[in-house]
Amino acid sequence: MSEASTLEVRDLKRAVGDRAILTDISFTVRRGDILFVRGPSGVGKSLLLRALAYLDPIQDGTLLLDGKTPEELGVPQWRTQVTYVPQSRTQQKGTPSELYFQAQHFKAQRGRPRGDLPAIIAALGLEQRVLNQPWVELSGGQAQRVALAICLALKPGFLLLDEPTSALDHEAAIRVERLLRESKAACIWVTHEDAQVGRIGGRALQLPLGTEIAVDHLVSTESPQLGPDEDSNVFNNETAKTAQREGLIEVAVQQ
Ligand SMILES: Nc1ncnc2c1ncn2[C@@H]1O[C@H](COP(=O)(O)OP(=O)(O)OP(=O)(O)O)[C@@H](O)[C@H]1O
Repeated sequence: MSEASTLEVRDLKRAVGDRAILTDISFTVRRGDILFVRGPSGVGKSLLLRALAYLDPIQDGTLLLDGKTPEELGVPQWRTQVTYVPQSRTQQKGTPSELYFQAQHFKAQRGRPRGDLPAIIAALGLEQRVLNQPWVELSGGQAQRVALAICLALKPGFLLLDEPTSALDHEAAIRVERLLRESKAACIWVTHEDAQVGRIGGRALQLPLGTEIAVDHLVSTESPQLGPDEDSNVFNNETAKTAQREGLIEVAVQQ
């Protein structure tokens, strides 16, 4: 299918057993938007993201990509465009390169544009060799960034980010923020950090009520100064190498 431009959530309800966690959650996100998801620990932020990726069943409500439900679109197609990046270390066996390579065989991923994975890895401040190290040998912060890099390289229209900088130091977090801002994807982004929201701006969905608030676009004075070479937009840097890696994954780190 062509790349979707709008993700719409109508009256979503998510329960665990007979306990309703989220009720009447409605919002719309368009390509390029950033929507932060805020709320206290345990309120249901991760459950919301998993529901949006159709990884868990929803108890009521409707999810629509350009007016089509996951069933109408096909779940693999849905997850190709709405990709969940989990909070914790992936349980994948093997190496990130193997995962990225295997993903080329998913039907829903064939023929789609790709980002330049090595360029993304570099922009995240990682050495290329992490791509060939077993996942279990990566630190939490390395694994978190590599998983994000793979998801970014797959160019989904909608990224579901579950605390994507939780294991990172400040400089690494700033690099992640910059890449995500440069990416054309919409970001639905769980964070507990007010400063992060202030640096990036956008909108915020406050749980449990699901009310939306505008976020003042504050410029952080803490951002590390990066050299001009590091400041290039990797998403405009498609290289011949990328063609060799064409293909890829349904949900890179789906568990
Ligand atoms: N698989 C599960 N089985 C039972 N209860 C669950 C399951 N997953 C989540 N929950 C419960 O649902 C609620 C919401 O969990 P969720 O992980 O979405 O919270 P959260 O807002 O992301 O929290 P945090 O900010 O701490 O990551 C919690 O009370 C949690 O215990």
